[in-house]
This record gives sequence, C-alpha cells and structure tokens, in this order.
Amino acid sequence: MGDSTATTGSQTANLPIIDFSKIEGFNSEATENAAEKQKLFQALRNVGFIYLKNYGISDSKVQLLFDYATRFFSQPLSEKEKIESGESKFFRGWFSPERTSGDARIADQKEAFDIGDDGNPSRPNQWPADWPEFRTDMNYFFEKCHDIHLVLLSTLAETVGLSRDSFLPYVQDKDHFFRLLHYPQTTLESFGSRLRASPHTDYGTFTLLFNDNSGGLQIRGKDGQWLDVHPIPGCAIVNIGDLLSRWFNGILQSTEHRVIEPSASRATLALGETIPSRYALAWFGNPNRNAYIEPFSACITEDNPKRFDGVYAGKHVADRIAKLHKDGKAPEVWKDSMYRKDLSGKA
Ligand SMILES: O=C(O)CCC(=O)C(=O)O
Ligand SMILES: [Fe+2]
Repeated sequence: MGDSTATTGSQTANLPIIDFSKIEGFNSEATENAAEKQKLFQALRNVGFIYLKNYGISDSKVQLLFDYATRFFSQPLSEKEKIESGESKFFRGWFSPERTSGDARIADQKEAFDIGDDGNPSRPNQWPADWPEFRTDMNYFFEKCHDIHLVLLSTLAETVGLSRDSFLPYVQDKDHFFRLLHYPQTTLESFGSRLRASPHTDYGTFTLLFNDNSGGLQIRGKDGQWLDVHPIPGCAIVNIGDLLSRWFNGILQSTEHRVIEPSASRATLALGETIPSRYALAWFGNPNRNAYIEPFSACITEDNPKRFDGVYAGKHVADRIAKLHKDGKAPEVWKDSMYRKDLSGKA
C-alpha cells in the first residue's frame, strides 16, 4: 500500500472480451464457438480476468441492483446495524471494515452487504425490513450468476478433457456470496493510507463483478505492474479465485487486484479534493462448503507437479472472510499458514 501514487499514468489492462452466448449450452459445436471456449481458457490461464458479454442478465436489471445498492447504503447507520454481519451470522449482512479492524486508519474504505443462498434455512440471510422487492431481485441475481458460473465451469472442464458436468456435484450447494459494495465519497489524500480495496486475490471459483463508471479497479500484471481495468458497458468482469486455481493446479490464475482512486482523479485532482462514491456488485462463487479441494489429476503432470495441499472449501472461505473482518483489509498474498488452527478440520 501507499504506492498508489506511483501508479500515475498506469497502463490499461486490455482484457479479452468473451461472448457468453457462444459458450453457453451443450450443443456449441460450431467452430466459432469452440474457438471462443479456447479463448476463455487461454485468457483465464494467462491473465485470470476477462470481460464477459451477452451473459443473459439485462442491463436494466444490473442498473436496478445499482439503484438498490445506493438506497441500501444510504440508510441510517442505526438500520444497517440491525443486520450487521459477522461469523455468528455466517458472514451475511452489512459489513464495515473500519468497525471491525484492529486499526481503522488502515482499513479498506468501503462497506458491503452480503447474502448467500436464500433457500438455506440453517444459514439465514439478514434482510432490511419492509423491502420485499430488494430480496426478490437480489435472489434473482444470485441465481442467475450461479447459472452463468456453471456454464463457465463446464466449459473449463471440457477444455482440459474432463466431462462437462464433472464440477457439478462440488458446487451444487450454492455456498456463494452476492455482495453489494459501497466505497464512500473521499479525498485523494485519503488514499495515502487507505485504499478502497487492498490488494488481494478472490477466494473461491469465479467472481462475477459489475462496476459502475467510477474507475479505480486494477489488476497486477505478470511483471508486477498495476494495470487499470476500465468498465465496458454491457460487460461483466469475471476473474478466477484461489480455490479454482488450486483445483486446476495453478494452471488458471487467481490474479491479484485492488481498488484505488480513479485514474482520472489521480491525474487532475489536488490532494484535498473530493472523489465521489463508487458502487459495485460482486458475486463470489464457491465450491460446496464440505468439498475437499485438491488439484485434479488431469492437471498434474511432470512439468506441473502437484502444487497445492488439499483444503475444505468452507474452511478456506470462512478463514479468508474472518481475516478480512479482523484486519479490515485482505492480506496481499494468502498463505496456507494463515488458516486458523482452532478450526483445522472440515468447516
Ligand atoms: O469493487 C471492485 O471493483 C472490486 C471489488 C473486489 O475485488 C472484491 O470485493 O473482491
Ligand atoms: Fe476481489
């Protein structure tokens, strides 16, 4: 951290755009479609981030969710506190890193609202009162993203010679999170000590990310340089999480990324000047909580020997989120030595 000012004039990450309509379904035999599947695999192998277009959620639905996010976070603190998240709440509800971190001066400048599968009574979501359409549309989005991620997983399985449905038993419990994010209005100066999202990799299978036009998202390129990821209208941003990377024995990249001040303000603003709020929607796909994730034998070769120990998905995800809550920001690089010893077994 603190090196954000060194990125002035940073370059753009020219991520590949994948057409979801060409990889969807089981009957995509056309050459063009086979080429699109290869393009997806190569992009996730080399960069770990793509733009996804024609993914089957309307722009108006995405916009509606952004409107909800604005309305949700503008509620008084007293309302948000009623549905505050935490481990005892299965990490569902409202979360503010500066409230939970040991040192609010370095916590991420954000607040979030998380839901999981609303059909799981043993892990209830926490909903704001008197807002039924919020619940309906959040759940719609959660399910649509699950369906999109199934297609992406099936396509990857196919590309490495596994059957298309080989992942299905490991992800059908829908242990995913759907998160609304608000990065409050701030000043350029504040980024000297607190980013909007500190450098991190995501935890699970795929993240489906929807950005507004604020900017500030960056990924770390192979040479260590931070690259700006600009939103493209009609496209979601999709990236690989650590558990999918582990499943593929490191063949797929879970690329480090962060959210800093928008590049435009970096160039034009004086330190004390205001940077407006930013909103994002992030759907984090995870394998079933009790799935034991170790590299597939199809991905272990002489050239690429087994690179990861096995881990229960639920433990991995819970330990990562617990650390985010405790520190108010993610560790730059996750190391298995960071797993909590007190919960060493199955989650
Ligand atoms: O807000 C964004 O664009 C990215 C957020 C992110 O990377 C995350 O929450 O894991
Ligand atoms: Fe992320």
